Amino acid sequence: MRASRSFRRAQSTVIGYGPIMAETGDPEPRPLVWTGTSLRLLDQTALPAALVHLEVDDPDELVAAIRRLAVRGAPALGVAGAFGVALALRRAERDGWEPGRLDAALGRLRGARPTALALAAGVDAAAACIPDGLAAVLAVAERLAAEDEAANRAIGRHGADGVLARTTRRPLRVLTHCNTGSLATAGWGTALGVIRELHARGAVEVVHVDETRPLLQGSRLTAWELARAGIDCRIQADGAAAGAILRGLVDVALVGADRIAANGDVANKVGTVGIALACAYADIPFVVAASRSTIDPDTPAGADIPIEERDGAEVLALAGHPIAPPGVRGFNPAFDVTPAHLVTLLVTEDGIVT
Ligand SMILES: CSC[C@@H](O)[C@@H](O)C(=O)COP(=O)(O)O
Repeated sequence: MRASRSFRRAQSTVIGYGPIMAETGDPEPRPLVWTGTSLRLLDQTALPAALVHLEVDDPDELVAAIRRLAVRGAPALGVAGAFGVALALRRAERDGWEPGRLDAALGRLRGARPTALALAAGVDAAAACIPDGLAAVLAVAERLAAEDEAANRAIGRHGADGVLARTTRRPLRVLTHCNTGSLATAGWGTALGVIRELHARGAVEVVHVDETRPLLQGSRLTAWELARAGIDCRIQADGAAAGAILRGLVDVALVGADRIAANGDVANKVGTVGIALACAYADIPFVVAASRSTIDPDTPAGADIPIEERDGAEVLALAGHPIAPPGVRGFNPAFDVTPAHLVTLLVTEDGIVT
């Protein structure tokens, strides 16, 4: 019997900034890999300072990893959720769980983070194959991963075409928020995939990377991915974004999405709507890049999207260090909603969606 629910580290290597590509042997970091018996996660809370892998073989361990953002980003959560069904089924078969216990485990998994449509969708898609056995469940998870990477490559091409058609300055100064790259997906990235494609076409001068308080996905993860891809970037405080846009220092803003309502309203990392407002004021394109599966026909409008409210303690600390006076509470919505009319372009693998 396991003594505690704490994570086992399959590999814990503290390394410098440079060698990480050699350590992973993969030019693109993969957020998760199925080992055959467990799910190996690249712990994103430790990046970029340390390369830490977590070996997870219990669905509730995966729930905990998702809640603390060891694995994160809407598409990656979808794939993780599908593999989580495999973990739950293995446990159920090994330990002789009652059907109700399996259902409860799947419920905790699909509700681990409520805003990203992909997590619940990934769990539901894999769970539908439970009657066909573990191999069928794993096949769904692998298929979701392959489809996501293919979608991202197409999003990159369509997005680059769309951005170049709506901008004149070359090369471009791009602004992005949060992390939408390989770490957030099954590969390549959504908004960051568009940036990669623009860079491949010689069209990127610099990327303004919002640090993305409170958990710093921009400064820790996006800047790391851009640097590895050889794309020039500079990290700015989130509060610098609107000013940079209004000063004419940005030609286009590119962001991802966690869920898009049927009316086109976009839920994404908190801080996104402020960027959209500034882009509208400055009359520059605000571009959302996301897979078709991010659009939720069952959610009529942005006001209907569940917004994850995280522990206020996260905003009362900076990189784990307390910064606020004792006794002051935090307010910590993880996402916000950008009204559809502020979105210049919505790009999916199908092209520009109107
Ligand atoms: C391709 S990722 C799109 C979104 O999931 C991303 O922009 C984002 O908001 C991620 O939030 P996170 O809280 O880090 O999971």
